[in-house]
Order: sequence, then C-alpha cells, then structure tokens
Amino acid sequence: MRAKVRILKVKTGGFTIFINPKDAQEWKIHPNDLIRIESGKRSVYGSAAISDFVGVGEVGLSEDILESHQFSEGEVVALSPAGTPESVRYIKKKMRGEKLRKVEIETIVKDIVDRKLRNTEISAFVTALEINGLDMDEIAALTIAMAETGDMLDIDRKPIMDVHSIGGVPGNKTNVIVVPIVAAAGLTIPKTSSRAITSAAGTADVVEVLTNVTLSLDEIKRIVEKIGACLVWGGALNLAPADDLTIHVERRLSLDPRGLMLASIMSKKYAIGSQYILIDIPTGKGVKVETMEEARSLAKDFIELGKRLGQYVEVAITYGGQPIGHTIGPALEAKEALETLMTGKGPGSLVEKAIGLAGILLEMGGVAPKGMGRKVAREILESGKAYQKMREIIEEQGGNPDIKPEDIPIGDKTYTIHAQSSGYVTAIDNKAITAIAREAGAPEDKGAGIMLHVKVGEKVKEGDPLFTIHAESEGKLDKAIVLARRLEPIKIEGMVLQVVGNL
Ligand SMILES: O=P(O)(O)OC[C@H]1O[C@H](OP(=O)(O)O)[C@H](O)[C@@H]1O
Ligand SMILES: Nc1ccnc(=O)[nH]1
Repeated sequence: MRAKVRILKVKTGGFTIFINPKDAQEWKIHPNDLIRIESGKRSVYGSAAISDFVGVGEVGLSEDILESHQFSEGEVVALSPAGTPESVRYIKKKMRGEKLRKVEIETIVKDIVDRKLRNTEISAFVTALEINGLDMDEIAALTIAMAETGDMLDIDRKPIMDVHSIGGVPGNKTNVIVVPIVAAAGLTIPKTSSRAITSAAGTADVVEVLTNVTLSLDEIKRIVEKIGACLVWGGALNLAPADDLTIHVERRLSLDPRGLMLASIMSKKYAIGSQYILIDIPTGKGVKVETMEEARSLAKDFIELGKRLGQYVEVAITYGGQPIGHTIGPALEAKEALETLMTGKGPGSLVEKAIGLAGILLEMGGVAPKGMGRKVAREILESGKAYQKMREIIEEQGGNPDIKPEDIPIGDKTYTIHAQSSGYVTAIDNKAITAIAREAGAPEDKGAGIMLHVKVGEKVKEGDPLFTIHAESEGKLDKAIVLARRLEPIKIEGMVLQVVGNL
C-alpha cells in the first residue's frame, strides 16, 4: 500500500500513524495495529490511528515520529501491517520465569528501540522482570544491548568519573552538589540522569529548573572537555535509548525492577565511557532497598556488572530512612541545591551525604589522599569553588549562571499541615511524602512538591507546622491535602507511648 505523508501538528506520546477510515477499511487496518512505513532505506513502526485528520491516500505522522525520523510533506511511502514482533514471545518466556538467551534479550531491546514494542508490551516486560527477575548473565546482556542500540561517547579528558544513585528516596538532589564539587577538583564527570522513576523529582527534573538538560552528544562532549562536567538528561540523548522508553512505563507503575535498574544505570555509564563509578544505594524503610543485607547484595552485583563492562565500581550504601534535605519536587529541590552551593551550607542530611559521596570520588580519582576526601570535598563546597563550577555548568548548558534561589518559581497554591499533638518526630514516611508530592503535580508541574519544616528527631509542639504542600493548581492541591490527611506521613510520639490500665 502506498500513501502520501501528511505532517500533523499533534503529539500523542508515542509513534502514531494516522490513516483515513476508507483506506483502513480497504487495507484491513484496525486501531492500534502495528504499522510499518518505509521510504527507501528509512522505515519506522507506529500505532495506527483511524481518523479523518488525513484524506484518502494520505498517511499522517505525529510529531513524536518526526522528532527522530526524517519524512517530508507529500513524500510517498510504502505502508504495511507489521504483525506481532518475535520479541513478544521472549517477553512471555520471562513471564513464565524462564531464563532468556542473550540473543532474545537483544531482540527485545532492539524492538523497544525500533518502537515495535509499545507501552503495552513494555509494561508486560517490566512486570515480568519485577516478578521473575534476571540473573547476572541476563543483566549483562541487557546492559550491553541497551548501550549498543544507542550512541556511545568518547570523551578525551580522562580519567572519567561518574556517580549515580539508584534513587528511591525523596529529595535526593545530592548529585546536583556532588558533580560540581568533583569537577571543581579538576576531575571529569559527565553526569547523565534520568527523570523521576519512583520519586517526585529525578535529578534531570531538578537540574532542568536551573538550565537546559536536553543536549546533543556533540554538545556534551564539547562542554565536558571544556569544563570537566555536565548535568544532563540521559533520555534526551541517543544513549541507551531503550532506557527512557522503559522508564516511561516504570514511572506509571512506580516500579524499578532490580535487574532492569542495574542495566538502566550501567548502560548509560557504559555508553558515556565512564571508567570510575560510584553508585549510591539509599537504604531504609520506604525506599527501593530496605535492609543492609539487600544493599550489600545489590552492591556486589553493581561491582560484578562493572567488571564485566570493564568499569571500576565502588558503592556507597547511604541512609535513606527519611527524605534528603527539606524539599521534595523539582523547583523546590533546585532552590535548596542552589542555596547550598551558593552558601556552602544547607540541611545536614544533604550536605553530609554530598560531601561524603564527593569525598569518595575525589579519593577514587586520586585528587585526595585516602581518608581525606570528605574533608577536601567540604572545603571545595564551603570555599564557593563548587558554586563557581555549577555556574559554569549552568551557563555552558544554556542557562543563566546568575540565577538566584529567589528567581525559581514554586507552586503558589499552598497548604500547611500542623502537628496534632506535642512530642518528637519519630518517622517520616518516604512513600507517603512522594505520593503527596506527586498528587500535588510533581514532577510534571515543576513548582509542585513539599517543603518539610521538621525532620526525624526534632521536638514539636501541638500546632507547629510540619510540612507545606505546594501546587500549581487548586485542584491538585485539594487532592494532595486529602491524601496528606489520610496518609499522615509524619509520625509524632511523646515519651509516654501508651497508657495501659483498667484492663
Ligand atoms: O528516585 P527515583 O525516581 O526512583 O530514581 C531516579 C533518580 O535516581 C537517579 O538519580 P541521580 O541521577 O543519580 O542523581 C536517576 O538519575 C534519577 O534522577
Ligand atoms: N532504574 C534507574 C534508577 C535510577 N537511575 C536510573 O538511571 N535508572
């Protein structure tokens, strides 16, 4: 079947191919069928949408397709039903708990990248991995396939350091501070981050408040070779392109299966050419890893996977029992990170974690003596050198280096939850905090989130403010308030926990 291309000013969140109802009837094409269009050597797969948006003999392409594929108005293309990809059989094999062969994993990844597998099948794959997992052979195959189906970067400025958190803990803006400290010490650190997966703000979401995070590989190479660092969104690059497509599904399910997480992180590190990598595993109640035993097991897998990829990995198991710092949500976290860089001071949990991780990297990179890294990192932060480096990163990535915390817009629809009793904060529920921040609109609404007024261990009196919800719409604020009242994320207990008597 042949048709003329119509460029449609419509984004559908996926590769969508619009077909006129008369053609669909004649060509026996049904809504959501997988369709292949090709012209010469170029081809693309997409989901059929039957619509009068296009005339008979025309095929409409959504903007999503045109962001990565060159087709021109009026171009004649061949159109054919694509049928069910072979990789669906391999996904069902994993659903049955069977081990996948290297070639089967490679086929799944390629079909994800080629958009033959769509959110339905990707969701099934993510769920199968959550339930049945992957062994190290499968994880290594998945990692390499994810990296090799995309571009690889060769940065001349060596050694190349990297840091990456498995995430999961609210407010984890730590690496926004770690990266400038490490780069200010003269090391090279091309940091790529994903957007939020299970949290209310991924590092890419936070940095995007301060500067552009969507850059090309050539721009990244230029910037990193010039100033030693970047803070960019991995999904914008063709680095491990399957990663962002699976993360899009993971975010909807708020899932991050262990094997896929290992591959997701290490495929990006492998593609960008990192040689010395520090992995942060936040551990505690309400995050991805809840026990030290699990954390050590995951750490060993990261180190083993690194060995298979020719990368040196160290792992920091960090405290994840409550949010990092006082802010959750892209703009609120960007504001707190910028304040900390500018002043060299900030919330204890944030500063101590940042200089701890940065210290390890300085020692790994040979610019601080063993055991002195933390001290050197603190000096770099407190001297303002880290802030100066962050200004360079912001400017080189297309932002305003003079941005101030007060310039950052945060949600002006607010509501503060107060203490219903006096006592001590004994727990802050990470999952509840994230759920409330997301209900308020984060991370899509940059200004949405939560400002914490208390942390674990602090004394409160009845009526004291506990946290303030920020939203960009009244409707989302109202929903977040209802959820906050139901979940009560901050636990307050007096020294007398319970009176038992008159039994
Ligand atoms: O917390 P959740 O959303 O599950 O995990 C995603 C976050 O964890 C990693 O953090 P970093 O980039 O190493 O700072 C990712 O890049 C992303 O920002
Ligand atoms: N699954 C992931 C967790 C954290 N960071 C990533 O890039 N991917």
